[in-house]
Amino acid sequence: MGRIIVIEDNPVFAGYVCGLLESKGFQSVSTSTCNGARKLFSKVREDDIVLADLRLPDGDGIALLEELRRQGMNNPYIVMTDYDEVPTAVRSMKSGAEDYIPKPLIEANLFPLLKTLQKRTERHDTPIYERQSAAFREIDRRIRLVAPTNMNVLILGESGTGKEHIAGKIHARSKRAGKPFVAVDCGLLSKELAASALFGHEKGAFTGAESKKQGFWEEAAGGTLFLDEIGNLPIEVQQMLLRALESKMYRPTGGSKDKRADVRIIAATNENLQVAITEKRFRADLYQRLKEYTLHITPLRECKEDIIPLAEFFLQLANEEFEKQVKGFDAEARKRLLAYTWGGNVRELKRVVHLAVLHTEGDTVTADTLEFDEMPLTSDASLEMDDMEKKQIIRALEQAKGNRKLAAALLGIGRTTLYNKIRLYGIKYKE
Ligand SMILES: Nc1ncnc2c1ncn2[C@@H]1O[C@H](COP(=O)(O)OP(=O)(O)OP(=O)(O)O)[C@@H](O)[C@H]1O
Repeated sequence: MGRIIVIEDNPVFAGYVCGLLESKGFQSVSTSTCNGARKLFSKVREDDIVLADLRLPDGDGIALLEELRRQGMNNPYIVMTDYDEVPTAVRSMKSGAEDYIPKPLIEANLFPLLKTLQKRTERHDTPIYERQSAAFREIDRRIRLVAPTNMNVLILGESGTGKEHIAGKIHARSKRAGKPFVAVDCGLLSKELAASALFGHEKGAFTGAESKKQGFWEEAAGGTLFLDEIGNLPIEVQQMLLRALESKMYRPTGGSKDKRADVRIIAATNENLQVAITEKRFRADLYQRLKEYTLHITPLRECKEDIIPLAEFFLQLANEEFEKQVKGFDAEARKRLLAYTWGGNVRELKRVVHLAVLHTEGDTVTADTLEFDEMPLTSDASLEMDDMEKKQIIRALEQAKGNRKLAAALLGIGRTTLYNKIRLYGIKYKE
């Protein structure tokens, strides 16, 4: 996880912000001057986020932002303002700042914003744990089948389930592995600039197009283009994407000739594209093209066998980062990890463990250091859920007259998952 670079000349406010960040498990470095910021920028990592004051003793936050962008660094940049500086802050957004936060509102606004930005800066080289649950072994089998083909793949699953790294895995196991893997978050493409971001533009194609630029499609030539949050792709660009998928031909904005590049598309979404089609936000013909092969990624709460191994994996990563030697989770902490619903999936588990390790003083993580995003289910509620699931399984077995294969099909789960659940709930039903 990257650091937060705090640039603030008021030592009391800087101390307050760094303290807040630390309490939420963020690592911060701070400086009070533009010169100090330049030194930090010279060693900036791509997953660092900048939080800068506007007025500094030797310059201002907007000039620093422009310098950082000139160095080719796209790190998220948040401006902290006093109330009377809002017009200047708006100017900072035009120079590429992500957002501005009035200083008195920092505590309430900073963390939701950091959470969103961190998703964007997640490093793509973070170590990955090979999940062993039945659901993931099946996903892995399907990945192995489809990876060597040229089929477009649509990955469906809730946010944080690992769709992006699964796309990376498909590419790594494909014949295109030596060629580029380009990941694009369609949610971040503006309606106006999406076409040129994807397919490039010629010099002078629009105001601000000072030179010719290649788009993501060309960047991915011979390799794979991963289109995350595909449901957010502006409708105007969907027709162009469809044409490029069908004929491999595309035309850069402002260009007079078509270009050609062979690209495999992997798209992902956590929204129901069929609803988007009915609402006329997504083209049905593009959807058909994208889903030549579909992978459904199971939410973490349905892969309980993965929770503790993943938590232990993240504990080791956090140990390395914080130079600690926390050995594991006590019984109550494990129980809570298993009972929680994990709306944010693996991303949330990673964050919860990261923070817990930071707060752990002994050698074992205890339940009181686990800070979940939502209120955890009380153990009564989670027992109720288990009870409901157990009843559903028994009903399906009754309907299928004990035939496990049929019962699994009725429940919409794999046979191995059904066997695991029968064992977990101690269900006795003759085959
Ligand atoms: N098996 C795994 N081992 C280690 N880390 C994982 C694993 N699966 C997911 N993660 C981590 O969880 C986070 C979310 O993963 P990823 O971005 O792939 O999810 P996503 O489904 O694409 O999310 P979104 O829909 O929000 O874009 C990342 O930090 C990723 O490194």
